Amino acid sequence: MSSGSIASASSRSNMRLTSVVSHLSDSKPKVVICRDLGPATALLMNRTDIEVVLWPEDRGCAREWLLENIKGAVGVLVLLPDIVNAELLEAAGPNLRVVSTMSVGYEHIDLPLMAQRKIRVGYTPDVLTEAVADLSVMLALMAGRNDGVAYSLVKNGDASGSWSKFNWSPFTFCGPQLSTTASSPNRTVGFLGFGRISQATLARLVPFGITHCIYTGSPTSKPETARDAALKAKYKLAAVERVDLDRLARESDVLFVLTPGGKETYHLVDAAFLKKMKEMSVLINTSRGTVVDSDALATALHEKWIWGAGLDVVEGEPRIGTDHPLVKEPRCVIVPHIGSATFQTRMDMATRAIDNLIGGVFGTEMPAELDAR
Ligand SMILES: O=CC(=O)O
Repeated sequence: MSSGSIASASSRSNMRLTSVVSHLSDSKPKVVICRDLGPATALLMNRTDIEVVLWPEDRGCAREWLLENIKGAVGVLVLLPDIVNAELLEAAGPNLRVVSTMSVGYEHIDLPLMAQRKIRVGYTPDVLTEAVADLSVMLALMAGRNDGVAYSLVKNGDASGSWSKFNWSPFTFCGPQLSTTASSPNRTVGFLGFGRISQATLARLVPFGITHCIYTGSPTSKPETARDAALKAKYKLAAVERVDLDRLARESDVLFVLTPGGKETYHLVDAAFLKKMKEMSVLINTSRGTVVDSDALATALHEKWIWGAGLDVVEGEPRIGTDHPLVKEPRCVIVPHIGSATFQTRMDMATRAIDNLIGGVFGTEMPAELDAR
């Protein structure tokens, strides 16, 4: 960030409105970056062909700052909490050519509006697939093996201040095993949505002895029978089969929710769906909180319709307090939307988002451009 200089963007005193600005000039295209991108920031600040206005913190860009600084910008790099709507486009004015989001999800961007205004949109698929698949498996293991209860006992202790009361009680803390055993040789994993992350998750589960893979696809997509036959042969599975929601709920031992959010998938996992699931099943959501009805899931856990849940995403996040019904459920393991949070993946996402931004600003190819139509 050596070439950057600090400039005060506003004299308003009740909030921090100081930006880092590089290469001030009227003739260069201005881009606004809604987070300090850590080591990746240098990729922007060292460029001499753009003017960069940077929110200088690695968290929450203030809306007021964004609305003020986006005036005249050609490009903007946003993250999931930064809503890209008519208000923002209005503030930006007619120069805005590209919105680049450092995320695979894009619910925060009004795509029809982008198409209408001919603003290109970049996102970051692929580069986070492996990290999210890792976390999906982690949550499946944690939720099945009672990690919420077990870990908090170690952290907080029982009445004796230790976990001595539970010293080798044979069935305390037991849960359903993810891997197959000689006495339990079949395991069905289900995927709500069977895109890149689901397939990467399946690959990780094969060494656990998984025998059956079932999944649902979007109603408008064609069944991919050749791909499924290839996966079945590659992983030596008894089945890789596209099924309806009813079978997905009834047959999955572990169910991974890995589908985009939005109107089409809102509350697909509701009370009726959860009631059909096996009592020993585990539900994992590493995609979007809105796909799962939180109240219904809390009831399902409380009334033991299912065994447990592992969530990286929750409806209404990040405002999930300790009094949230899901947080209070002992068999619900929740982490705060950290699916892609590894150094390697976040650096790859930042680099991809910057490359998309630059492509959009100069009218060249963007490595991952959304078809906003
Ligand atoms: O959820 C994370 C993302 O959309 O990148």
